[in-house]
Amino acid sequence: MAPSHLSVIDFSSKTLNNTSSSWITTCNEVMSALEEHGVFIAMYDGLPQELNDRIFLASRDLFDLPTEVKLLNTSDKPYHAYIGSIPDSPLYESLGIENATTEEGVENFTKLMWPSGNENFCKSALMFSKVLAELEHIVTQMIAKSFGIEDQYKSIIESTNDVLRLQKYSSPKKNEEKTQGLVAHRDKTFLTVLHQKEVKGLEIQTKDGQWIQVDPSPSSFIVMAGDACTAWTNGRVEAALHRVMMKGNQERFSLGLFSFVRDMNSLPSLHQ
Ligand SMILES: O=C(O)CCC(=O)C(=O)O
Ligand SMILES: [Fe+2]
Repeated sequence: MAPSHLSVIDFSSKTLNNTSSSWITTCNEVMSALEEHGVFIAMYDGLPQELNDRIFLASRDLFDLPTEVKLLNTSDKPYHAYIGSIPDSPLYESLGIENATTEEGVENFTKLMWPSGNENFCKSALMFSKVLAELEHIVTQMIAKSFGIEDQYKSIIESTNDVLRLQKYSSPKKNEEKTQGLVAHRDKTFLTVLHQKEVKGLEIQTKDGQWIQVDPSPSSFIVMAGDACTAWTNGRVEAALHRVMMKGNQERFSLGLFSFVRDMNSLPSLHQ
């Protein structure tokens, strides 16, 4: 039976040198965690506390905008734009910033939401996306190494588009039992890197059917494989089934970098 806990993997700067033996050890840990659960918790010291605080304050400002402004966040691709008032997850609301690791991507979004500008939001969102992308790229490099194609990991990154999603869950009514914040699903991404602030809610299903709650902390990030990773690895890495359950009278904010594959044919092929 699968162990009913998620792997916690150290990504502090000391493991980031890809010639060190700890890098190889981390590579193996990443691959076995992804094969076991499709997800792991990365302990990563790349996000300064000040930026952590700033990005969550900035996302509060964003959700405080009138709905008609948030509805301007549109896209022709699913999961890239504003989502709100969905019948099976009424507490959930989210917006998406395409090309979130580029100045242009974040500036375009900021101008749409605040035509007279919001430098604090713009800077925080860009810096935050870059931190998450750095972690995502290290994990991608490790996956590529495990498949013997480390020299091609950049072409995986170039085949994806990073969308920063900002997510808010309103508090359920007081004294209620756990209420669904977001319906159980697998992401369509190659990888998703999530970061939650203080309020718990994210749950991941293990292969033995148990739901495990993931506790938030400023230095922990949830790295999840999505459907595109399952397709690319021919099922070797299964995307993690996850959901959000809310309890109590606190609202919840979470942020995620979602790497969507532009064209599956542009990913390097695996000869397993
Ligand atoms: O809010 C979270 O922690 C998870 C969000 C999520 O799973 C999603 O937007 O796909
Ligand atoms: Fe998700």
